[in-house]
Amino acid sequence: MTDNGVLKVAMPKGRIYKQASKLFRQAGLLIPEEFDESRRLIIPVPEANMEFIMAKPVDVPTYVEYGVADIGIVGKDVLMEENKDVYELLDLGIARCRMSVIGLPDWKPVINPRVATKYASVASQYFREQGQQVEVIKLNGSIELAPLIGLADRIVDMVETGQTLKENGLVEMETLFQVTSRLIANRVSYRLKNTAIQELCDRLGVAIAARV
Ligand SMILES: Nc1ncnc2c1ncn2[C@@H]1O[C@H](COP(=O)(O)OP(=O)(O)OP(=O)(O)O)[C@@H](O)[C@H]1O
Ligand SMILES: O=P(O)(O)OC[C@H]1O[C@H](OP(=O)(O)OP(=O)(O)O)[C@H](O)[C@@H]1O
Repeated sequence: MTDNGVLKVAMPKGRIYKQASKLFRQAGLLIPEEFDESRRLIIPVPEANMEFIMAKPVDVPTYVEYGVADIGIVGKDVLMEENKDVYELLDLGIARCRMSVIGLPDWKPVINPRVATKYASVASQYFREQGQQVEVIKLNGSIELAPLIGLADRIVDMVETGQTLKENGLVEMETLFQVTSRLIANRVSYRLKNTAIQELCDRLGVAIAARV
């Protein structure tokens, strides 16, 4: 199957898209604005010899590992959790937040505490390294509910402004790591489409440097 050298980019829908598309535009890659509100899942950008695959954020590393996308944009949180065999090329510095342990202010240590999170693998590894035995409960959203309704003692989740914690009477206890979005590449694509990928990295690098 030939793709005429088109660079296939797995682009996350949702909160990263807005910032990523802005960065691409600042790098001179003109994604037509009509696509910002579109429901189309495959968006050709022939002027840039690219095609955007509009993906659920958590699926981006899978598309890139399998090579159906040459490159992709994904949060460091998802990259750590999914642990796929891909290259991490560039820190885009967008969608900045942090991964933290969160609980109620009157939290007290208990034996075999329950920890709710979307990031079961990251959380398990973290508490293992801390020498703490915990039961990890995997949830898919509204993680802050868990300590409020007695499902878990603590949670591991993303904090940006702290608004969600404040409104729900929760406190941040420890930070695991800072999160920004990354540009990742398929290992084979990185070799076969190196010139195009390198050129994109250079352009994005200039745009990132110009922002700070
Ligand atoms: N509050 C936040 N502020 C900034 N960046 C965030 C925040 N929450 C998450 N992120 C980053 O944005 C990425 C995508 O988050 P987003 O909420 O769009 O996707 P999602 O959690 O998979 O949601 P959905 O299931 O609705 O698609 C996360 O993986 C993380 O890197
Ligand atoms: O510190 P803040 O600025 O309040 O941001 C943090 C919130 O943002 C994310 O939730 P999201 O909106 O993605 O919803 P979700 O709970 O369904 O994942 C994250 O899971 C926190 O709940």
